[in-house]
Amino acid sequence: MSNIPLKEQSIVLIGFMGVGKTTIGQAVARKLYRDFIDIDEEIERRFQMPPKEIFAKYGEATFRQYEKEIISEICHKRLKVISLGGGAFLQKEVQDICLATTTIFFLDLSWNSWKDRISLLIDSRPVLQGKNMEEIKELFDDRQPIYEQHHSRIITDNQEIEEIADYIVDSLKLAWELYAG
Ligand SMILES: Nc1ncnc2c1ncn2[C@@H]1O[C@H](COP(=O)(O)OP(=O)(O)O)[C@@H](O)[C@H]1O
Ligand SMILES: O=C(O)C1=C[C@@H](OP(=O)(O)O)[C@@H](O)[C@H](O)C1
Ligand SMILES: [Mg+2]
Repeated sequence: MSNIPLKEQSIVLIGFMGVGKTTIGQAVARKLYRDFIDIDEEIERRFQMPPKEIFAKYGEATFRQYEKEIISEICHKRLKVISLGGGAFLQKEVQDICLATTTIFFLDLSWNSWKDRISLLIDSRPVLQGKNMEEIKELFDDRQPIYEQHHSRIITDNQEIEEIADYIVDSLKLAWELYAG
């Protein structure tokens, strides 16, 4: 249980790459009048290099180290909306720190809907590069259990970005009302 009052805890969005964490996080932050932090953008800002280049030049382990350090620092901040990268929850320390300090929403999208988005993602996501559809499906299936560590799940199939953001805001307002104090 967090020491931070529920209403002040930062909101964290998790889920497989491409489910909409970055886009929906921005919309939720706008609706709640909170600052938005995207961990990939924060890594890029601090290291002056996009994730794809960090993967290529220094390897995935270096990226995961940066990712863990930055999340550990940022999750302690109050009143933010934070979108993680899809692989961040592979690290147990990241899961533990987010569960202990924030309110976590899992954006759940079915494989059937996800695969139609592949063209939007393939160039910018290093983890997808060089994989065929079968291998990507395997990665998708393998990753699902890590997202089971959450406070709330949202099925996002056939939902518009604004609808999903509104749903998150409404469920937060209900929780804040029910568990005020
Ligand atoms: N609910 C949605 N409906 C349609 N397209 C979406 C939806 N959510 C995200 N997208 C699109 O999918 C792509 C990946 O979204 P992004 O927010 O970068 O995902 P993530 O941060 O989870 O990797 C973007 O082009 C975005 O516009
Ligand atoms: O799933 C992953 O391993 C990754 C997801 C990406 O973020 P998004 O989930 O926002 O695409 C980014 O952190 C990096 O390319 C690695
Ligand atoms: Mg993102």
